[in-house]
Amino acid sequence: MVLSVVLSLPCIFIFIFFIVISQKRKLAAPPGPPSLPLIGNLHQLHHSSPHRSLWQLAKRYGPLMSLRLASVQTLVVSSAQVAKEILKTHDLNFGTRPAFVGPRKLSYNGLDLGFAPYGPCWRELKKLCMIHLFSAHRVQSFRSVREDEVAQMLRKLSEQEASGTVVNLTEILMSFTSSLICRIAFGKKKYVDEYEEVVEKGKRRSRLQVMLNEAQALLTEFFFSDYFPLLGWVDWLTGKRQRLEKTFKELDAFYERVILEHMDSAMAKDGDDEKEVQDIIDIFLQLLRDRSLSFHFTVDHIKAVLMNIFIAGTDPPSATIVWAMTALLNNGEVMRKVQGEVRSLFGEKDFINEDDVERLPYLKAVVKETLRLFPPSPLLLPREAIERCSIEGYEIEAKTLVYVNAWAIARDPENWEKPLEFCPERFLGSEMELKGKEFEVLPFGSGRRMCPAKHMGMVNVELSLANLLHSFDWEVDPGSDREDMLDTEVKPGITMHKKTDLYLVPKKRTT
Ligand code: HEM
Repeated sequence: MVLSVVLSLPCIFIFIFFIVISQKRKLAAPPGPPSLPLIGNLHQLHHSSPHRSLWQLAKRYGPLMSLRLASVQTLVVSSAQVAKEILKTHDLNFGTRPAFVGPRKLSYNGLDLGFAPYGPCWRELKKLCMIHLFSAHRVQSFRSVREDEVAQMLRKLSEQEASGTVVNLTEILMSFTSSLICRIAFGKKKYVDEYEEVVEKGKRRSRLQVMLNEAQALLTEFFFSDYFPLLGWVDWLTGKRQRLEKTFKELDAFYERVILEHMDSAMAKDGDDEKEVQDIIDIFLQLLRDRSLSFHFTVDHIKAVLMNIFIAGTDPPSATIVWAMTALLNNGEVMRKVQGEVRSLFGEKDFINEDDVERLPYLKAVVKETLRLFPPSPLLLPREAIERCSIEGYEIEAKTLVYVNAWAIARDPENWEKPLEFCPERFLGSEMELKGKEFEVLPFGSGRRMCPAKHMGMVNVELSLANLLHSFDWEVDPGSDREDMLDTEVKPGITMHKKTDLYLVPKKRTT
């Protein structure tokens, strides 16, 4: 007995030695605020501006901060240097998205581009979309549609100006971007009009727009199933899951109808009468017929990507133009300068086209500065760690949820002089093209999951802003509170929209 104890002692010592060593080697988690039982740090996130509360916390706990959102371990990145680590050095490991209930349902269980998990199917779909939907050539093919929609918006504004009406520019821009996307995606605007419904006497609204607003809200809605898996039933009790199912069914029926109509008209034409501008459904249906694709591309993939295109294609561009107009009205000197540029070059013209925009460096700098201070996705889209890894000497567990606070990084005094000032001059003559290479300003994200439609988004914003500034002088509605009108409070949602709609008085240009 004594002998066996003596013989086993070295083994016990070796075992303890290895445990101590491995404990020592285990790196610490990044610092973060203390959390409460069950809810963790959920109470510390502001409902409409989580990017602001996270920035306040990061000032105390650093640019790589741990939080616990109920059961979900979360990492928040708030400096350009750490963003580079996550989005470049470790991009592959952080290239997936969390499977939250809302996005999962609306993306047909991850068959889309924006919310799908990283993997071979996502890679193939991304390749296909980059070639067929978002290439410079394809964006150029939609030029006539874009210019026509901007011209229609200007006509509407001129009519309202002539009748002396105050315009809700936020609403006009939302309707402009959704009509534009409708034409790009389906070839026609008729779907917006057909889906109109009467809200009250004399007032109509687009049912399609309501469905999309609801889908947008559901993508960021708080579901108990995501944070308290055992309490998933509460989402049914509160009616949120039913809301999600209803919106999904309604959108699905809409996509189904549009796809079938495209299939019918393609058959009627027998394929030999090519459309002047192929819309996105035409392109997808052609790909569906093409059996040479390296993955099983289905109608559900088309519907899932349509959801991405609709939500990402309408909200971020319209929000950006509203923020640009707000910033310009708050900075009279910049407004004078940018209008001076547009009008001195093209004063005699009625319309600024896309070639003209290329000759407007100050306008382009205004758009970049707007995206620096008001990125439509202040926390980008959430990512998730695929495997355990170490960042800046800290241990990050697999499945950790990751938010990159692009809003805070672009206001960091370490990177920017007078960061809170709206100063487009900082982009004049600079090489910064917002392509995800400069980590101090990331409105389109960076790395594998960067926005694939940056070019399309920028062209929409620059063209419409140039024309709004060229055709009209703008004043705040005298009947509204100027401070409210020009404040920078935000609405909750996946896109950072200005809280109060922008009510302005347009005056036809006289100079
Ligand atoms: C001003 C315009 C726009 C801005 C500021 C913007 C910004 C962003 C951002 C920040 C992301 C997340 C990137 C990341 O996680 O690193 C994103 C993703 C995405 N955007 Fe955009 N976007 C714009 C316009 C558009 C347009 C017009 C479309 C399509 C018609 C579009 C389609 C997408 C898609 C599909 C994704 C998901 C990419 C993926 O997960 O792989 N975006 N966008």
